Amino acid sequence: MTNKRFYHIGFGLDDLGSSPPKMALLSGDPQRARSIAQTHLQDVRLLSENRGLNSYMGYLPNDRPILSVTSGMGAPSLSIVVNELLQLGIQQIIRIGTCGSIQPHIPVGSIVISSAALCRQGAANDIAPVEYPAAADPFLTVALVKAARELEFEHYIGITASVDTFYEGQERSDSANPHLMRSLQGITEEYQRLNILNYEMECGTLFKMGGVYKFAAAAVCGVVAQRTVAENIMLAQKDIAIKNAIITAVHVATNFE
Ligand SMILES: O=P(O)(O)O[C@H]1O[C@H](CO)[C@@H](O)[C@H]1O
Ligand SMILES: O=c1cc[nH]c(=O)[nH]1
Repeated sequence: MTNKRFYHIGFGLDDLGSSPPKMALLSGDPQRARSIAQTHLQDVRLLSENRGLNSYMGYLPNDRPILSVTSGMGAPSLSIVVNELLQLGIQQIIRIGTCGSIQPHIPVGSIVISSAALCRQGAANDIAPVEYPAAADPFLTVALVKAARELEFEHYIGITASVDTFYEGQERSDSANPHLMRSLQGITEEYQRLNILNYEMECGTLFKMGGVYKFAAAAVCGVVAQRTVAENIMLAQKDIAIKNAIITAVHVATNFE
């Protein structure tokens, strides 16, 4: 039988060996996917570098096989990658992302574990009705919370706003677009009042796909911007936020039953 290499992710079942992984760690950034593999996994193999969607296979300290894969930025790209991963037998996906906090008590450098998402994402509407819940898998999410607690990382649990644009959708004025539509003016304050914790661009679609495709989806994101203070990314604290999100997810991947 010939190995079916999936068109976008660029690898197939034959590339995963005799005991294929059931879990994938999914990063928006290909560098993050590589760094997770190189820093936290053993016997790492590069599976593919197609379209910037770098994918790696390796083993956790307990010898469990796992993938570290790139989703790319935004829900359309993530939806393609997740669809192809599911066709390869993946059953659990933890998104390891970055986000912007919209609550004053959530600082840059901390991590947010999403219990659910307000999903303002076009791609998700091709998968399920707009009213379909974007809920994280409860077991994987509780495992992330327990891990963050054990590791003594500053962490917050709650609802994430997943939107399609980094600038307009997250109400940024430091942008090439001189006209922010009226419908988006004040949206951040509205979300603050609705107890939404943070902005990012993939969780909502990932969670809805989990419900429809029947796999466990969860997310932990490092806070790299504090939108109650400034619009920009705080580069000085970015690395620690991402490092703690990665360590939390790897801890869960290693210990999850
Ligand atoms: O760091 P990643 O995982 O890409 O996540 C966040 O960063 C990107 C925007 O800067 C979006 O993809 C957003 O969701
Ligand atoms: O503010 C931010 C930071 C990271 N990713 C986002 O989508 N928004």
